[in-house]
Amino acid sequence: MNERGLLIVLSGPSGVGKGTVRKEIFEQPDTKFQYSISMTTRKPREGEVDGIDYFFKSREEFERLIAEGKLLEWAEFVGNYYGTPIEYVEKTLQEGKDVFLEIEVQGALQVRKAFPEGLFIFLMPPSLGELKNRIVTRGTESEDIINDRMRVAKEEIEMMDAYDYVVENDRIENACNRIKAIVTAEHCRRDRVAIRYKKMLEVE
Ligand SMILES: Nc1nc2c(ncn2[C@@H]2O[C@H](COP(=O)(O)OP(=O)(O)O)[C@@H](O)[C@H]2O)c(=O)[nH]1
Ligand SMILES: Nc1ncnc2c1ncn2[C@@H]1O[C@H](COP(=O)(O)OP(=O)(O)O)[C@@H](O)[C@H]1O
Repeated sequence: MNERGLLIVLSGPSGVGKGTVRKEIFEQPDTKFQYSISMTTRKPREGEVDGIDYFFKSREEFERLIAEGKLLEWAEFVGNYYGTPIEYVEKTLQEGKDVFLEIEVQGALQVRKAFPEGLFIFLMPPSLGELKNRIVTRGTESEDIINDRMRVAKEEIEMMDAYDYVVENDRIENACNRIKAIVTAEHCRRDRVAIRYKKMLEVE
């Protein structure tokens, strides 16, 4: 039987670069994690595709999924619901594959309760000034929403102690390399390699 995969949770304040770093990690051919596509009631941005970037849902549909227990976690973030479908996560971990979630902080704290053995990584901006620059440069939000997101971001940064690792997103490439190195190290720490070598020694 396969050993269960590792649940990897990347979180951090809005605008820090979670989506950018996640996309870069998944573009690298050696990445073996499975990305869990979230559900949201947010309207698609230009270029976003249903079933690839998110599963886009109405508020009614989303509330029904919550009531039916179909979400591992969910949160309301700046006026919209976001959530992780539980079935895909369970099935994929069961197959022995690592699942990667990219979610905001309230949701990550819920996942921590359900999966205390998960690997929780907090992506940190080099500074609050740089965080605001990134949100403004992205140009997807109005000024009111940017101010809301900055206010939420400060509260979110206070939660970083609840994570296993804090990774600075100074350069995208550095952040990706750090995350992949952490996952590799965690697999070793969790004895997979040790067990394999023990078995090898038993055979010899
Ligand atoms: N709790 C939770 N948060 C999510 C989920 N999917 C995405 N998010 C987070 O929701 C926040 C807003 O996402 P989005 O509207 O796509 O904007 P952006 O990531 O800031 O560009 C981000 O912090 C995402 O990481 C999810 O399934 N659950
Ligand atoms: N390391 C980085 N250096 C400079 N800009 C970055 C970096 N990482 C992300 N960005 C930019 O910051 C903005 C916010 O990134 P995004 O991935 O949408 O953040 P999040 O998903 O955390 O809300 C985007 O315009 C993105 O191109």
